[in-house]
Amino acid sequence: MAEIIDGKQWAQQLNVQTKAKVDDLKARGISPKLVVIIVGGDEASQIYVRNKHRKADKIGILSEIKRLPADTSQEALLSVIDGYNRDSSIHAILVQSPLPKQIDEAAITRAISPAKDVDGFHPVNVGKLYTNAKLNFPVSCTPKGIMTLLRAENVELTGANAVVVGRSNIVGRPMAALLLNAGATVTVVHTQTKGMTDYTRQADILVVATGIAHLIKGSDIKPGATVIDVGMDHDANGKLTGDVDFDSAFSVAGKLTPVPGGVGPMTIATLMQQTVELAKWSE
Ligand SMILES: Nc1nc2c(c(=O)[nH]1)N[C@@H](CN(C=O)c1ccc(C(=O)N[C@@H](CCC(=O)O)C(=O)O)cc1)CN2
Ligand SMILES: [Mg+2]
Repeated sequence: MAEIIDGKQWAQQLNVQTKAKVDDLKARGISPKLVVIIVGGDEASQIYVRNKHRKADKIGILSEIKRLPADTSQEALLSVIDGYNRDSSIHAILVQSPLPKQIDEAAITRAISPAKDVDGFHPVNVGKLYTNAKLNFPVSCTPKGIMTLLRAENVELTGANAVVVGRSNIVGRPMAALLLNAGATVTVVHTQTKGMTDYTRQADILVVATGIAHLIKGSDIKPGATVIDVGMDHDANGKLTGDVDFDSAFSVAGKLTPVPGGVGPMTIATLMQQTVELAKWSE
């Protein structure tokens, strides 16, 4: 039976460390500040943004939510970002995803100053990640938080067979780079992969980020593997569930993250951690 990785508890621990860093910076006259921009936004996005704001407040990070109407033009959003890029009191800028159809997400990503890109999505930061640069730079919060979880749980990374299911810019691609940089042998599988489960069954570390509820079953998992479920799906009853079929995975995996209470809390805690890092690096 798998050991459940308690993301909530590890996130709480990270938040305590982040709060101490905030107190240090404040004592030196720096108040870390995050701005979250939301354009229109579904109910879920509104909740995530509110949660980020509350968590920042608790840790002592200044945070501002900029709410823009759903019909905001790309030019208007670019102009708002430009204002925050120039404002030296702001250290971290995040544009909540998804954005309305009239806005090109990639153009928005490129408009945020790489030094304030708390999501780590800017091509300059992605380039640093993929070249394993020995520099300070932000990394996408969900995969960075997963690395924190793996290390906290003492999961062996060097030489491990890691399989990432999904190739998104937010999770799959940066996750693969982080695992590779840590010394794992990394395979990325996706919707066009032939015989996907031939790969997943070889994985010592399996990270699943597809948005397809219960795609991965216990029979797709190597006995004893560490399984990280990034899914935030809804079952037939509308209940939040993961990309991994928890019940069948539980009897095969060595370690397993639940949904909710696994990766999600670590994403928010990592966002806080990285806001403080950006403030520190800006000194
Ligand atoms: N600009 C960004 N947009 C989005 C990101 C992102 O990293 N940057 N990620 C997701 C949404 N997201 C953060 O923005 C996020 C969603 C959910 C959670 C979370 O804590 N989930 C809880 C469960 C919550 C519930 O009950 O509904 C959990 O897993 O325990 C954290 C972050 C898309 N957009
Ligand atoms: Mg979770």
